[in-house]
Amino acid sequence: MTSIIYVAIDTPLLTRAQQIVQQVRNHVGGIKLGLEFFCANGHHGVLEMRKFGLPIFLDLKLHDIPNTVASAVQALHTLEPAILTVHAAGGRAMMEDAKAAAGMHTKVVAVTMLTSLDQNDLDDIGMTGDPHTQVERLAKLARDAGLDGIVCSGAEVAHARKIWPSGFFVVPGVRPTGASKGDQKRAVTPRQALDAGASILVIGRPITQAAEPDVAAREIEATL
Ligand SMILES: O=C(O)c1cc(=O)[nH]c(=O)n1[C@@H]1O[C@H](COP(=O)(O)O)[C@@H](O)[C@H]1O
Repeated sequence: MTSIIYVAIDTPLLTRAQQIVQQVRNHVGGIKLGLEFFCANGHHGVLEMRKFGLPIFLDLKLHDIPNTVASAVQALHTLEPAILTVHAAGGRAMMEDAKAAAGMHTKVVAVTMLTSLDQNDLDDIGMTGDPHTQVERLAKLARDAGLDGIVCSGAEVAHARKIWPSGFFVVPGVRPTGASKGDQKRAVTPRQALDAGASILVIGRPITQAAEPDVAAREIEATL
């Protein structure tokens, strides 16, 4: 069975990225490449990482006016990402245009509320309501804009899935019991995220910074 774990490769170094994936390729279902990797290595880097034959999740969290985001999504066509992120806060028209611009085989998912934020951060940026309300509102907007799903924390995914049963739910910020949370504030365990309805789990440091990344990935997989 294909693993639901996407390993987050957050490094600017292509050789380091290749080394990690070489170690964990048999224990993960896909590779997530984000801003750090893309800013340093661009299209060339993504094409190199595609050579492992795993699905690529290109996490660029696009957030701009609809025309700019649509053009950026078009410019990524040749990379054939399996999954692409935009920010739900970019609004309905931006999400509609992003989806229309994406290739047929690319899922476009909207980041709702970053897992590094909590209630205090919401208050600071002037958002009303709690994380559940925020995720629910943006999940409905993403669904109505025709996207494939959302990114949210494991703490909200059960609620979000109730209002969007067929949605594709990406859950980052997951931590095995006892692991350091780092900058993640709404972390749950991989098992809790899966039980709550996650479609895939994005896991970075608990795997990539382990002494033996393959063992770490295998141990997490064994809890699922
Ligand atoms: O879109 C994401 O993947 C994402 C959204 C979010 O709300 N929180 C979040 O942590 N992520 C990404 O998920 C990964 C989490 O990495 P670790 O905290 O090291 O497991 C990072 O690459 C983040 O960019």
